[in-house]
Amino acid sequence: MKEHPLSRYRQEIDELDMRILDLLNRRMRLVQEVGRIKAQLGLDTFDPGREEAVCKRLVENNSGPLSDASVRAIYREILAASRTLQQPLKVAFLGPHWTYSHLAAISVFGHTAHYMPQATLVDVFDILGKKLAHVAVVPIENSLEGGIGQTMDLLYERTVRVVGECYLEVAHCLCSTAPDVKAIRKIYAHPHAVGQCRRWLSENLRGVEIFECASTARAAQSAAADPQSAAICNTKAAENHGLHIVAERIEDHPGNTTRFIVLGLKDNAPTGDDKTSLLFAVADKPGALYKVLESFTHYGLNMTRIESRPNRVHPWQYLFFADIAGHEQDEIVRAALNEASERTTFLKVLGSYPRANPLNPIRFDVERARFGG
Ligand SMILES: C=C(O[C@@H]1C=C(C(=O)O)C=C[C@H]1O)C(=O)O
Repeated sequence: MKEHPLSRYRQEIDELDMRILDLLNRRMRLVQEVGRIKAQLGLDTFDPGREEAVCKRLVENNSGPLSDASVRAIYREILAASRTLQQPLKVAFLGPHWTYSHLAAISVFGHTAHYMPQATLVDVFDILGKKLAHVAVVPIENSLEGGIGQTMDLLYERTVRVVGECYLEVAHCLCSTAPDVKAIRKIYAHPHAVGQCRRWLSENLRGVEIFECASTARAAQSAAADPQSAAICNTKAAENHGLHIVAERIEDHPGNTTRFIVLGLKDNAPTGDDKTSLLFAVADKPGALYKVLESFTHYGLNMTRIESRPNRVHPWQYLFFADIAGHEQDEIVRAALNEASERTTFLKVLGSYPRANPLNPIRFDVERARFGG
């Protein structure tokens, strides 16, 4: 009988998979050894600097055809499996499951972390502060709406470290149990989502009543219980609440992206391509802000963000949130921060962490495989 043209390739693929599995298990046995030594030395299981070094080395040596993004996605899950063998990493986020914060957390920590959805952002900071979670993932700014005020206030008030960042494309869908858009009499949505889909809603569902929800995942939950309604949510929330997608990508601006930060309690080692987040206040006198910015220009440090926020304790005074290139331990960053601290009335370094690329955000709707969809 003639051999099927695929069978030769499939046989070789099967053999390679057995070898990959064997290699992965050999890696995991070493990881378990590392875990035992870390426990003896009282060290944390999670070492983001080492993880970034592992991924960076692989990407730098990747000769294809695997894309660098795929190498990172595969290793995200391998690293998650490694950590789970040592001690499952507890990750807090603003819940319930399948909010955009949850998707951002999965994109950083993989599927096998222990996810801990919290009812409010204050709860997320509290659970981390009480060391009941190892890390937390919170939104910090959106490309259309700007800074997330509550996160900024909590960064000022609490003692946490920023240990990572990620950019996630926020692509909304209209999801329902109803057969099509004509059957929809009610919309459940988070107010930000409504703001981002205003044009589509006025063209397609004009006059339909909108009920505000605390999150896009809650909107999906409500729509699941009401057959004449729809939710604005992501595809994972829809899938997990038994909704189907009536319309995809209904946001008014393609490229709507939210930047999330990872919070922890310990500092990161430098990786060579880091960012440092800080917040400061200046005296009420001419040139005070200019003088602080000059400290960074003076050392040639790129400032990727600066945003002001009212000081809630002292009305009509402002806090400035800034991100600069480099790591707190870099000599040049240290020198710039020293100079800046002499020109501020208050300066708090929030943390240094590997830089993510805002122009290449995580796209969960086109890369559903990454999220197991
Ligand atoms: C195995 C280790 O622990 C964790 C898992 C890692 C891995 O699988 O390579 C890397 C860093 C740590 O988050 C380690 O520190 O080397």
